[in-house]
Amino acid sequence: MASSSSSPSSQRSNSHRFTVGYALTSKKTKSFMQPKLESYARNKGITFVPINHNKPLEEQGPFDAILHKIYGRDWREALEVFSKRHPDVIVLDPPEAIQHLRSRQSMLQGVANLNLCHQYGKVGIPKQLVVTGGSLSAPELVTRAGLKLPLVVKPLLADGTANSHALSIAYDVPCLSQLDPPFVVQEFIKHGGLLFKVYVMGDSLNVVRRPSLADICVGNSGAHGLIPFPRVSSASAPAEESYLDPQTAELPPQQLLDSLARELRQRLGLSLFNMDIIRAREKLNNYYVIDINYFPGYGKMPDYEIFFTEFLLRLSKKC
Ligand SMILES: Nc1ncnc2c1ncn2[C@@H]1O[C@H](COP(=O)(O)OP(=O)(O)OP(=O)(O)O)[C@@H](O)[C@H]1O
Ligand SMILES: O=P(O)(O)O[C@H]1[C@H](OP(=O)(O)O)[C@@H](OP(=O)(O)O)[C@@H](O)[C@@H](O)[C@@H]1OP(=O)(O)O
Ligand SMILES: [Mg+2]
Ligand SMILES: [Mg+2]
Repeated sequence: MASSSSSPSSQRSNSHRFTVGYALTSKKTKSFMQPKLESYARNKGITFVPINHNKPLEEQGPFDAILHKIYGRDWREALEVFSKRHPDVIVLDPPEAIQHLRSRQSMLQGVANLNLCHQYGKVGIPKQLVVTGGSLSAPELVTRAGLKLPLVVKPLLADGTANSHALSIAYDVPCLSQLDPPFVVQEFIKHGGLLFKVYVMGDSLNVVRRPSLADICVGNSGAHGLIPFPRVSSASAPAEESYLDPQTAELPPQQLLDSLARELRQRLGLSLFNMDIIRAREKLNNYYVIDINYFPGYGKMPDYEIFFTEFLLRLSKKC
């Protein structure tokens, strides 16, 4: 790897080791940088080194790759400047690519454009619109677009804050005027209360089942207005322990997921992300991507230390 200046960060690290600097939130450091990852990777010649994001990157290193998930403009700009000076250092992933996932509108655009229709199934996104607070109110916009109730309401920004995960179900249209824009309004897809988390690490894929929102029918439940709901799909409640509907619980066909992940990696310019996918109960051939997350909770994935180390080894061989 060529170096473009003589500062520590640009000197090539020891030729037979691959050094990965990491700049992660403390929550992410705890869940991801587990001793089993560090020791497995070390045995394969990979060293992880923490980056202090309050100090100039140029004074740290040298690095072969930088792994990061920190929100904020200062960090993004520092990394962009660093990357221009040191194009040989692999950045996982480039800040401008991650930006696509910060808006719940742009994050799903690649899936919508792809319009994947395979012999194994179709992949799309739920019908949705963005309310930005312009001259038309949310109820007017939803009525004009003909979105069907119930609706899932999500903050537009997916920036890792608690608020970005504060979602609600709208059982009627007028209640939408209570919310502060910007937000996304999405049709609720009945999917048997189960979703698939597809973890992507470069060209490897891992799929797990997670519990999801139970199927909702407007009218039958007696619910009305806006009802917030908690993070139902977190790993603390594995789907395996709850009742699984055999039709919607079957894992999506591997070929379909492979095509989808390969295309999205290219279109998004990302290597590290996961997708939440649901299968429509009323049209079993139809799969919907409802969420894409940058650098998700890999630490919860069985054998993640092996998959991640292999991913880094493949990268190191490409250098
Ligand atoms: N269109 C939809 N139809 C049915 N259920 C949905 C829909 N959108 C979201 N859900 C349910 O709401 C949950 C949270 O939605 P989403 O994944 O978009 O939020 P998030 O806060 O970004 O989640 P994460 O914690 O994965 O980042 C999903 O896991 C799923 O159970
Ligand atoms: O904290 P967890 O391990 O659950 O990981 C979650 C991760 O939080 P973290 O990045 O702070 O770790 C979330 O990131 P932000 O949207 O909040 O940025 C998002 O990617 C979730 O989808 C992940 O859950 P998973 O999809 O893997 O179940
Ligand atoms: Mg999600
Ligand atoms: Mg998300």
